[in-house]
Amino acid sequence: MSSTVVTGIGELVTCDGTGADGLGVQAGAAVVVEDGLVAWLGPQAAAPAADRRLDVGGRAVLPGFVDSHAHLVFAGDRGDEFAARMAGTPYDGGGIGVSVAATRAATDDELRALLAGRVAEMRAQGTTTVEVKSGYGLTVEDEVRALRIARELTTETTFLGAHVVPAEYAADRAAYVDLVTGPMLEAVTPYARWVDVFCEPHSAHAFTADEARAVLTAGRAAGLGLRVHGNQLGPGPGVQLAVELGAASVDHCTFLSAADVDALADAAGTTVATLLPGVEFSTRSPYPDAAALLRAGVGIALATDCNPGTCYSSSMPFVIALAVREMGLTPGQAVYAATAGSARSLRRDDIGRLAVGARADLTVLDAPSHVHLSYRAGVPIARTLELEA
Ligand SMILES: N=CN[C@@H](CCC(=O)O)C(=O)O
Ligand SMILES: [Zn+2]
Repeated sequence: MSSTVVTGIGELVTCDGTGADGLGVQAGAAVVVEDGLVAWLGPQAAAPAADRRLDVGGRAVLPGFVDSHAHLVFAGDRGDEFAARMAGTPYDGGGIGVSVAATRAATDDELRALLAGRVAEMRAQGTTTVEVKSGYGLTVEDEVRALRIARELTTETTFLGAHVVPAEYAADRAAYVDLVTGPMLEAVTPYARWVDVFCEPHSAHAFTADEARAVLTAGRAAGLGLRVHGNQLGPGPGVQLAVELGAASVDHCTFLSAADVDALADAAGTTVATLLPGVEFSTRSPYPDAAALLRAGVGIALATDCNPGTCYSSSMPFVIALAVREMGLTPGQAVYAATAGSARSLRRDDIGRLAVGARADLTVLDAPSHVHLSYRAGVPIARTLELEA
């Protein structure tokens, strides 16, 4: 067993729920790490001895970002779709079929390399936990393959067979829902922790409330936790369905009614509203009012939604900066939502905060304060602190 004491921390952000914005900021603190866990934290002058010392030279240290919504197992490129969107073509989910075709055509090793590259890109920007969805296979074999490969890199794997109705089932949607809730679900269950569905009445490719309910209840019966893509392209039933079924998270929440906000506030502690401002950026959509959600008592998280269609960014610092500039959060609220909030959406308390016994997932900033994540937008100041000798 070897230990490291991290010293010279300009600002230690623990996200322990205390102090301004719940950030639990400590000045002059040190952290002792043993076997990947926080063994001690407190004033540097009182730090116990350790095998190694790592001085971070006055930089800010915070819990690693938790990216609780990402679609990273895909091949192909949709840059043209992005360019067309910037010229006025609205997003409707139809481009997902392009990624499905490219992903099906890729070999296991190609997909594995693409995934590894994207996870490494995230880690280099301070993300230490990432959730990875399937959803570009949409056959039993291709969905199993995506989740099997994702499981090699993360335990937070999500079955998204109900991403869109694939072209070959366009004339018989019910048959596809039967496949997703039957043989496909059974085959992917060993590799998935969560089930998700794109519940969206404003896309002909996505799923209705009744279809989504069938997918989620089947997933729950198979032992999976529930996540929902909801209220992305317009007002819709996703939020209410997520709350009704006790989902851990409903993601996007771009278009919320007052009743949706009330339902989310009542469900705080069970259902987190995961906001994905990179999607609003990349689809020219209005940003939801995150500050109003907090005032209403809604539990919120921030994530990238890194995917080839609506947001091909792997950057949690970018998301934090957008949440501050465009969604009304303070820099501290945004950091909390990107760490402790996202951990909550994954029902994890061993990540997203720094406390004795939690995972020692540390992110360090080339800056003295967490405020610089949004103040210095676009500058690569965040990175995972590698503690291995
Ligand atoms: N909206 C559904 N799924 C993704 C986009 C997937 C794609 O366009 O490839 C999202 O979260 O935005
Ligand atoms: Zn998504």
